[in-house]
Amino acid sequence: MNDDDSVTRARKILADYRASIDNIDAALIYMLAERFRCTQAVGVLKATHGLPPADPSREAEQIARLRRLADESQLDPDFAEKFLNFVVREVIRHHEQIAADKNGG
Ligand SMILES: C=C(O[C@@H]1C=C(C(=O)O)C=C[C@H]1O)C(=O)O
Repeated sequence: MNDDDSVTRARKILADYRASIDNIDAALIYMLAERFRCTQAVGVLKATHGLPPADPSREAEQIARLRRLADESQLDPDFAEKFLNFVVREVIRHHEQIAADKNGG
């Protein structure tokens, strides 16, 4: 196989991987949207009943579980924890905003 053929093959393999990456990214966006739909409802429930926006003991359980799942699936557990913390921080910010709006801003 000459160099041109091997580059053509490599480009085809790259395009196939990128098609999968694009599908996975789309799935992540849909899953995140669904998760935020749930957490928005949780925020309203908490604000209505005077419950605190954050729940550190629940978060500790989630981190332990996701670190275990990451380990089992060959994903870096530190990355899994950072990702969850990133998402949860945003959720808590939404919950604080919902509670503030409910109490007159
Ligand atoms: C969604 C909740 O509120 C917060 C956000 C969490 C999350 O995004 O998973 C977890 C715990 C809370 O700090 C909850 O209490 O379940």
